[in-house]
Amino acid sequence: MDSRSNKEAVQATNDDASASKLSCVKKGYMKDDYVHLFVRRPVRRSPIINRGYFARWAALRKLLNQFLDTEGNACEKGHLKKQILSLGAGFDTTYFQLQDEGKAPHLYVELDFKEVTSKKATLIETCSHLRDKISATASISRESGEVLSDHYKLLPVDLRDIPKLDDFITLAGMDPSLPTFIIAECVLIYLDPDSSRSIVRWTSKTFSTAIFFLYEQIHPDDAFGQQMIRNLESRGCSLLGIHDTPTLQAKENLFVEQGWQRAVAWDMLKVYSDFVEAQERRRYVYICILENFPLIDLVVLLVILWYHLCFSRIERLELFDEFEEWHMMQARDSEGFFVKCSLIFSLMIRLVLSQSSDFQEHYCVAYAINDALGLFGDFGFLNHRHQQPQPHVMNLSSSASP
Ligand SMILES: C[S@@+](CC[C@H](N)C(=O)[O-])C[C@H]1O[C@@H](n2cnc3c(N)ncnc32)[C@H](O)[C@@H]1O
Repeated sequence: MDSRSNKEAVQATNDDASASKLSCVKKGYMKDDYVHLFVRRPVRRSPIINRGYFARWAALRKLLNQFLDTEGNACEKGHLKKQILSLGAGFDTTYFQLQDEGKAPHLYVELDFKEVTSKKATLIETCSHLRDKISATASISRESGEVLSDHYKLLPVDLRDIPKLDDFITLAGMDPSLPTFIIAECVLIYLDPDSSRSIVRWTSKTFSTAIFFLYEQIHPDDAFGQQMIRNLESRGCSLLGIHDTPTLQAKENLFVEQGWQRAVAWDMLKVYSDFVEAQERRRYVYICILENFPLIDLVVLLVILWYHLCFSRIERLELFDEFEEWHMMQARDSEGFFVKCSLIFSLMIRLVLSQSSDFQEHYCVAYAINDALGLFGDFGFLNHRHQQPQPHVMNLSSSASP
């Protein structure tokens, strides 16, 4: 690795990611019944971090669902086999979640450093919750960091070793002609630009009908970006690739220059406001308000509003003896009450959301498309046919405690 980056520190970013996902799950922002199995020391993340993970999760799941729901021509309906390849998968649990949702693809392959896959293989072997989700005949090796089952494979590889990638996808039983969804969440940005470009080129050459989903940082040059980079550098995991692709345009160019047919990149502010479902955003805002404003604040607020509504009217009522006037005042008061309520509410929401806009502007989702089979004409941010990232229950009780 580059002297500004060391392997252990980059691998440790995986523990951070799992802890952050668990923080989000415990607050009720998203559902993941498995991530707690991968976190030794749960932590409570700030609302800003929670929002980042929530938006990232919602965007990935929505695009992934579009891919999984894509159908070929009439005779392939329901029979089109699909595969997912997760680069630098860490302790991600998407495979297990898709299993629960009955949406798991024909093949799900995860690659990471051996140190990471060994830990994941050990957890899969020892934890029945995880073990039950892969076939009974699976072969699991903690030493070599491998899980080989019918529909799920976990393999150890340094992604920069391109010739090995070919061997590993053969070992995993991937069919390069099948529709393939490639995930790289906060992975390529830790690699030197030549390695990232080689990986992007290799995926494009290998998979002719594929989506590449990328989530990572942008804008290293403003004050927030510089601080973000310093924080990571001080931990020994520099964002080696960020100056090579610092903007949305540069992320799109990366894909097109390395052979992908087309690419689109949006920052997370836009993804959140224009792509994440309104219903998901509302759910987010409710939980976020509860998280940002302790219950006591809300109770005080309600008491003030209640006082305003009841007492102020009764006091003033004594001044009136005309019944009609009382009705008019009641109408005015209730209007005023609702106006005030919605003003206070919208101020709270603005306060909550404005806190995290800097953060959201420094992350992006980019996707690239190769469409040899002509399946992905509708795919992407502008496809509004998919309403829900996934079915799940709003868990307000769990949002009360981390
Ligand atoms: C920030 S974590 C993200 C994990 C996962 N993608 C997620 O979003 O939860 C980065 C992961 O990339 C892996 N990684 C980084 N460089 C790698 C390389 N050269 N080869 C294999 N894995 C790598 C790390 O080990 C780590 O698990």
